[in-house]
Amino acid sequence: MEPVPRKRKGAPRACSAARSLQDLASRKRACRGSDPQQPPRADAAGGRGGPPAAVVMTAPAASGASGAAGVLPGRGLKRKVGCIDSATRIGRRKRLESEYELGEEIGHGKFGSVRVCRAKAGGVSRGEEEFACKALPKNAGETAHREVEIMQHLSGHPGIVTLRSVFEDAETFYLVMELCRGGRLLDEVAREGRLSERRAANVIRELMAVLKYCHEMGVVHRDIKPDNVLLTKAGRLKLADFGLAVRVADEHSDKGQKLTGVAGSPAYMAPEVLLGDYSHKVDIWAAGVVLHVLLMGTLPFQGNSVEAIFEAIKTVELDFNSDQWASVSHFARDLISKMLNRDASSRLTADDVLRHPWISFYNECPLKAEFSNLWSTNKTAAPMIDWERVRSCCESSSSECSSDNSEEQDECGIVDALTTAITEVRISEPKRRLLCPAAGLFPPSRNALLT
Ligand SMILES: Nc1ncnc2c1ncn2[C@@H]1O[C@H](COP(=O)(O)OP(=O)(O)OP(=O)(O)O)[C@@H](O)[C@H]1O
Repeated sequence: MEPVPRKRKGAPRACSAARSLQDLASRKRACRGSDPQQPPRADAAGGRGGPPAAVVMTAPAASGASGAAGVLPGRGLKRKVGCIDSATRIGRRKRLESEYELGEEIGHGKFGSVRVCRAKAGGVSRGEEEFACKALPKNAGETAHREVEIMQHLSGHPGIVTLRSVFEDAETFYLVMELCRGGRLLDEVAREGRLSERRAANVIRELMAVLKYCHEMGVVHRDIKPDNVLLTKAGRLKLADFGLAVRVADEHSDKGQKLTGVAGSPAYMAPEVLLGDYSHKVDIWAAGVVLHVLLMGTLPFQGNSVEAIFEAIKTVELDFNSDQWASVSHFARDLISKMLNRDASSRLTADDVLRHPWISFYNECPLKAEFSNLWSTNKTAAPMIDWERVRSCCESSSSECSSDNSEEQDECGIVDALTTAITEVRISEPKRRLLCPAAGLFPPSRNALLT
């Protein structure tokens, strides 16, 4: 993965203390003259002398009830975004129309539609022809402002959808973004039912690399789910939809700052979110739910109402020794259990997940070629891998690591073996009423996946 530009520690103080969207407007003037490439710093809210703030911005509640800081509809983005990154262009809608041609709708979310947009000849396209244009109504509250500001803050990471330009008219903001042609991870799971362990491990590794970056940059996404993980044509992951993301006071968000306010998608919410006192670790929990969905094809915590889902999140103990887990390797189960640890302080960090042997094995372990032979002769081989040997291999570069099969197989061989291994794995028909407990909880495509 390409090195990611890190924010400098010594960013001007005036740009650093964005506590609320209201503050951003007044701070904009102070930011003039500072480095335009420098994103606002996620530093202690209020600056040195300011009051300690639990959270930079408060998200709307999951129910849709607003916990959001009030942003007057119709206010201009330029006035609200503060120290805007000059890499993101801002303009009026007529400039959008002169530079881009809006095409077919490719997605629709809570707040607006997403359409393909094509750069017109002579426009600023940086060599690319097609983009995604997300229209966000200004009456969606602070969502648009937050999304733009955070996307700019994180801009530059290959695992994050790049924001190119922002345009506006009286009612709407238009976000022109990099187009992800591979659809959503949700669609892949809907097609495949369950993913192979190798594919799931690669998805989780890429997701963790992005989350590690977000957390180091002081951003908690708060809405990690397969709907918000987009894919490029080549199948690489891009994290999208920062509408519920928040910036925390400390760049290293595990150093104590707590978030408040219930936010997220019910089935992916961590137990501590329900208690209203949480941290960046909620993203790891949600990614654990995603991993469960990838490997089992079902959600781990289900119920026929939002309250029942919340109850399951708080109380249901997953039985990793039951028959339904037989085709899943012990180490995959181990990782899920550690990501879904209800004790947030003991839950793995993104870095811990990246170092877990199950992830390392599929990424870089020299033993994988040897085990791919096993896969080619055994249909459900993942649980039969000598995972203790893999662990020794991953944790040290000991002799355990020397593979019996010195000839490294090419990627295709491994993929073929895994494909063979998973073809016989079938998921039982999930009960729609359990997985889709309440109308409107999931988008239609999600219901399609789960029926
Ligand atoms: N950059 C992109 N490239 C391709 N498709 C995209 C892109 N951004 C969004 N989409 C599509 O549009 C859909 C809605 O986008 P997004 O999730 O950002 O909107 P939202 O209104 O915030 O949705 P949600 O209801 O999930 O909060 C996505 O699920 C995806 O299918």
